[in-house]
Amino acid sequence: MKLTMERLTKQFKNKIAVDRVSMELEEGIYGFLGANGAGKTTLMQMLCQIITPTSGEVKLDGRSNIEMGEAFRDLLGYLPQEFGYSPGFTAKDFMLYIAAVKGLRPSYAKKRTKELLELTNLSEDADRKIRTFSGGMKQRLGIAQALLNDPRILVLDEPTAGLDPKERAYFRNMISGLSKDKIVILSTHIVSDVEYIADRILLMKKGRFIMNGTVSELTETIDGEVWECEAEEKELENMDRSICVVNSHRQGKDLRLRVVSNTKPMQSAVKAEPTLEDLYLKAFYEEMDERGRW
Ligand SMILES: Nc1ncnc2c1ncn2[C@@H]1O[C@H](COP(=O)(O)OP(=O)(O)OP(=O)(O)O)[C@@H](O)[C@H]1O
Repeated sequence: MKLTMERLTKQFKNKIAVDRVSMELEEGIYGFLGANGAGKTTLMQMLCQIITPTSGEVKLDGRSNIEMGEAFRDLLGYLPQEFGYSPGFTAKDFMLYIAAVKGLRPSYAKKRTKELLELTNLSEDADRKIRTFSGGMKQRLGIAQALLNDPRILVLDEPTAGLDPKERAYFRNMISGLSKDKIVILSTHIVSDVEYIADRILLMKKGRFIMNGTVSELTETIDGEVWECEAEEKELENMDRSICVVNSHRQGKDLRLRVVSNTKPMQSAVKAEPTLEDLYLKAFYEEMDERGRW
C-alpha cells in the first residue's frame, strides 16, 4: 500500500499552512513532528478529506483519493485533535453511535466495540458515562472509535495531548501493537511520543517537511554538534545567540549546559551523543524567545 501526497498545498487567505508537500508513505508508523502552527493538523485534515487542498493531490496506490471517494474513506481511521465526545453517552453507546455513522452492520459494530474496548483497556468502563472519564481514558476511546472500521490508514492528531507519563507510555505501546499492516500517522510536538515507536520521523516546519528519516538518520545529521559544558551565568548571557542552548541546569552557582553548535562553544565543552530532542530544538530554536519559551 502506497499513500502519496503530491505537492499538497493549503492556503487560508494569505496564510500558506501547507506548502507543496510531497511524500510517499508505506506501511509503518510515521511521526509528524513540529511546533504549534507547523501545519500538521491542516495536512492531516487534507489526508482525511476533512478539508479540500488548494492544490495538489492525495493518492492511494496511484489512484486519486477523490476518485476513490467512499472506498478511500472506508480505509481511514481518524482521531482529530479536538474530538467531540458526547459526555452523556457511555463508552459503549458512543462506540455504537460512531459505528452507525460509519455505516457498519449492527452485529459487526457490537463485536468490534467489545474487541476495541478490550484493546484500549476500557472494558470495565464500557457502561460509564464519558463525562466521568479522565483525559487518558477519553484518548483511548478516541483511538477505539478510529479503529472501528479496521482501517488500513490510521491518522492520529496529537493523540497524547494532556496525558500523564504513564498514560503516554501505555498509549505508545498500544499504537506499536496495532500498527501491523497499517500506515499510522501520528502528529505531535512531543519528541518522546514518537522517538521510540515511529519507523520514520517527518519534521515539519512552516508548512513543509524539512527532514525525513529514521531517528538515527536524523540524529546523525548533528553528530559532532552537541556539547555539554559548565558555564557561569554571565557566560551564558554573553553566548552568541545563534548557539542553540537545548538545556541549562543549575549546579551550585554554575550552570550545566547542553548546546547544539557546529563550533566548540567554549574551551571546557565536551562532545555529547545527539538525541532527537537536540535536533528538534535546533530546528525550532529561532521560534523560542530569549527565555527559552516557545
Ligand atoms: N481555518 C484556518 N484559517 C486560517 N488560518 C488557519 C486555519 N487553520 C490553520 N490555520 C493556520 O495555518 C497554520 C498551520 O496550522 P495547523 O493547525 O495546521 O498547525 P499545527 O502544526 O497542527 O499546529 P497545532 O499543533 O497548534 O494545531 C497556522 O499558522 C494556523 O494559524
